[in-house]
Amino acid sequence: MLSRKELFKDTLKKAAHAWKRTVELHLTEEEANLLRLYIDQPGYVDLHWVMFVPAIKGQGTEEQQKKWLTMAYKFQIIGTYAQTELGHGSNVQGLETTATFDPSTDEFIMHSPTLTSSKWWPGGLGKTSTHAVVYARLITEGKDYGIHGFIMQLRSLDDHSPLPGITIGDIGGKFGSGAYNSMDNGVMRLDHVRIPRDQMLMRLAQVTREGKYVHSDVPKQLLYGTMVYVRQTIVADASRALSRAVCIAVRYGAIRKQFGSKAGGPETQVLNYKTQQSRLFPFLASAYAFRFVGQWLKWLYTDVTQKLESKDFSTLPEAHACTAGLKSVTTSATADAIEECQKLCGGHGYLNSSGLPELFAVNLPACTYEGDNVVLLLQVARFLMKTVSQVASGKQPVGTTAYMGNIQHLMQCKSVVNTVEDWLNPAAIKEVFEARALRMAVNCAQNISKAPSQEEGFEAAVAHVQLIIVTKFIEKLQEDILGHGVKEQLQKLCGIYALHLIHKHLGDFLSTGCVTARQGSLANERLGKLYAQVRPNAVALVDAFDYTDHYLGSALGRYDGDVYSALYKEAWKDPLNETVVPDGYQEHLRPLLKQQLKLSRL
Ligand SMILES: CCCCCCCC/C=C\CCCCC/C=C/C(=O)SCCNC(=O)CCNC(=O)[C@H](O)C(C)(C)COP(=O)(O)OP(=O)(O)OC[C@H]1O[C@@H](n2cnc3c(N)ncnc32)[C@H](O)[C@@H]1OP(=O)(O)O
Ligand SMILES: Cc1cc2nc3c(=O)[nH]c(=O)nc-3n(C[C@H](O)[C@H](O)[C@H](O)COP(=O)(O)OP(=O)(O)OC[C@H]3O[C@@H](n4cnc5c(N)ncnc54)[C@H](O)[C@@H]3O)c2cc1C
Repeated sequence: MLSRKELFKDTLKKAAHAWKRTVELHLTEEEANLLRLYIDQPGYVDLHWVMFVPAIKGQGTEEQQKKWLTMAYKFQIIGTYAQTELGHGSNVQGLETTATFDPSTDEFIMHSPTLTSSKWWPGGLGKTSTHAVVYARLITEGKDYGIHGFIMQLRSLDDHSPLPGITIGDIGGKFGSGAYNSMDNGVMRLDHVRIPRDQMLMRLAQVTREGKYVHSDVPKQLLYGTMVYVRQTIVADASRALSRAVCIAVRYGAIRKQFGSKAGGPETQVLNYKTQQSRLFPFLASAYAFRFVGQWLKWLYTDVTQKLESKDFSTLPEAHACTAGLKSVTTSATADAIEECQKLCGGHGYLNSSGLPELFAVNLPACTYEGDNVVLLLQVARFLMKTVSQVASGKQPVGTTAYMGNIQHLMQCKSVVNTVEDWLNPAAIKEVFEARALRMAVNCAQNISKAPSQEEGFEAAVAHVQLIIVTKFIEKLQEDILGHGVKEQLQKLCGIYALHLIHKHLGDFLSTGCVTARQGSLANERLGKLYAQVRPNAVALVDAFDYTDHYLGSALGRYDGDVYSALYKEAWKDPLNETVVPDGYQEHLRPLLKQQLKLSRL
């Protein structure tokens, strides 16, 4: 109910309080991250910690890190990540902002040469950030060396006014009433702003005092390293958002009753309807699947980072493909699922008090930020095409593409599934997912020379990423899992996750010959049985997410199930209910009613 200005101020207040508590309680970095997470309101601090600091860590020299991170860690400066422009977001190489080296003063001149080169979108830029890592085309000795990162001070540290030559503001209201409107996404134009040479982030490349451009021995793709880091964190965010929506829809489904009453008996809980289960339980399974794959991705990222430190860059392409692909598939599935959860809750799901509209609005842009989901899957497709061609030339693939090394078998195998129960076998499931992913990638690679098809590459990428998620779920179940019966429940969810994908993408599985129509129908039968088996534990499986009512923020998802009183109470809090007769009655309603009354008497 807050206006945009009030909402923004509220975000500043919460962020300042969180920082105060972080200092007072000597929180570790991990604890401070959790605190920000549970504040649950997008704000400038996200950009400061999640992008500005990592960009300096990844692209700055040791000296630069020492200087800037010391101030950033103490919040003496607030930073953002200013990459996207009005004219270009996905195409980073198409950015237009220039950083021209002037050897006479040992400075870079930062400039926005066109309207479309205005920086546009960076979070916190609009009203808050004092500094930014700005991405611009480096020009020295008359030559354009492409996109590089530069640290710029944007606002005075005394009175917060923009520095000379910098025009800066907020880009305006966004989707939904609250959601991302707490964030001051900004616009910025630069008019020949001078910064010292040593504010170019120089780990990847340097410009000497004389203006010579010098490459380092690290791959230039490290320029994109911050995005790899954030994409990895977004997978965990997607899993959290999805589990919140599912928690609301499952709990409400157990309370809501419609039809089915015989002779005055109780009506049916909507969660017992098969159609409700087949729409909702795949989301429950996905929430767990995304959590496990998110944990694995965090491990992969840490592993790659350690390798990079010792100058081993071999796993960088895989890390890029995995983070891009998983960010894309999990955020798209999550946005779709939250929207569907609203429908699963019927009319009440459409109320703000259900918590679902806000959850949807705040998570929808994850499909776009940190890389548009389609663009990112096309990157995965590119990686797969390369891997297929390496396999063809006898190279043994590793990591998440290791299955491609089994090409002889996977290109011609037939699924062993013969009964409904056979679909309980993880090995049988994994084999059909591997065969589908490989055959789609190989078909795409073969067709590329004839008529390049983006769609084919996109579909092959989706199949590969889904295989990763299924595989990581299966691997998780091979670990020790504490708690009586917990593993059995997770096995059922793993089955649901995999089999609902077979159901949804049956066309792929059939057309690549991985399963027959009969096997597809056995998979559906198995899926129906799994839904029935999960039903008795569905509420416990969402309670296990351990969300407080406060964090869930939903009248429908309350732990105590007292849904109707909560909805009723929430309604009365609406500002429209502050007066019995609404504002506007005297000016607009009364004259209208009186006029019509007069006319009717004529
Ligand atoms: C509810 C609130 C709770 C609070 C919780 C707090 C937690 C907060 C968590 C998250 C907050 C998120 C905040 C988000 C804010 C958003 C920020 C942004 O959006 S920043 C801007 C992001 N922009 C993008 O992602 C742009 C996407 N575009 C690109 O990445 C690139 O342009 C490209 C599409 C990859 C194309 O690049 P390029 O033109 O250079 O081309 P190619 O020729 O395709 O590639 C060249 C080779 O480089 C390889 N490559 C590409 N990218 C990478 C990479 N990242 N890493 C490694 N390698 C990479 C590519 O594969 C090519 O390799 P070869 O094939 O040649 O070997
Ligand atoms: C809430 C939010 C916060 C953001 N925060 C930041 C930030 O802090 N810092 C920052 O720098 N940026 C930020 N961004 C910008 C974000 O990174 C870009 O919007 C994103 O990278 C997508 O780029 P775009 O907007 O140019 O989309 P476009 O690339 O213009 O996409 C438009 C359409 O074209 C399609 N398309 C584009 N290229 C291709 C292709 N090669 N093949 C097929 N289809 C294609 C896309 O799929 C999409 O459907 C933010 C954006 C949002 C929404």
